Amino acid sequence: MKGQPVYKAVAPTSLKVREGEFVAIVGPTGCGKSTLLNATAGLLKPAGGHVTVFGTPLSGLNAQAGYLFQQDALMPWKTALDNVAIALEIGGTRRADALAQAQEWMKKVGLGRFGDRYPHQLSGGQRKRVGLAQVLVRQPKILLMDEPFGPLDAQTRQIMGTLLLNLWALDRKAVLFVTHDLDEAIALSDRVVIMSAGPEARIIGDYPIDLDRPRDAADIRLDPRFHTLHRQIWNQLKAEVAKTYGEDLAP
Ligand SMILES: Nc1ncnc2c1ncn2[C@@H]1O[C@H](COP(=O)(O)OP(=O)(O)OP(=O)(O)O)[C@@H](O)[C@H]1O
Repeated sequence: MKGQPVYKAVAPTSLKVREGEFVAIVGPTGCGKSTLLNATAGLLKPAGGHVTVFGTPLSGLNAQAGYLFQQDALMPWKTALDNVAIALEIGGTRRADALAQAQEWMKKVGLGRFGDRYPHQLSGGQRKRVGLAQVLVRQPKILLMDEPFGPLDAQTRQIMGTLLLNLWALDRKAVLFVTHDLDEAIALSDRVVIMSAGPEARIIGDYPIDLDRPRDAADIRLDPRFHTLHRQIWNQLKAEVAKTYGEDLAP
């Protein structure tokens, strides 16, 4: 609107995710994590700068990417199996093929016997599994995830984290995973990227996570190296979190 100052969520910044790499973005609330992810998905056109996907500048939606949001995106009037199959059918796959592939993915997410259930007959964790199958059935080369396990309880989040890691290990897509849970970021990723408090947020930290794989997203948190990494990254992150809440959390 005329006269209103322009709000710049993200300042000029640069982030490169390599093929097969699992990168988590962590930062205080409102810093611009989703903004960065939405620009990568092609859902948001950046006011400046650009997104390059496998060397090609992105215009329009990122067709190489599958996107998993915090909110359920399941259609309540369709069964779990149909919710997965529809992701292929809208791309032109014949229904019989789509159903067969959907059933394979339902098995991979541990819901092989739940295909005929409707979303309201599934738990939050089961609905997330269906959502994951719905995204992965299209075999995207890139996975963009925005607080995907946010609404789940702590144990289910960790179980979903391990499931995600196991599925990711099958073909190692490039993953960009937004979370404000530093434990989750370290448990899952190859790299944790820290954003500063907004406005004009920037990437201020980039930490390689040298924990062994395969990992269990729960057990890895007991590893002494996990604690060392956590301390190191939290030292930087806590100052940004404190800025967001306008108080100094440092002792
Ligand atoms: N459409 C919009 N119009 C104006 N401001 C917006 C819009 N979308 C986001 N913002 C602002 O941009 C900033 C970054 O928002 P964004 O959702 O990217 O942050 P985030 O780090 O993902 O937050 P959270 O962790 O709370 O989900 C916020 O201050 C938000 O209020």
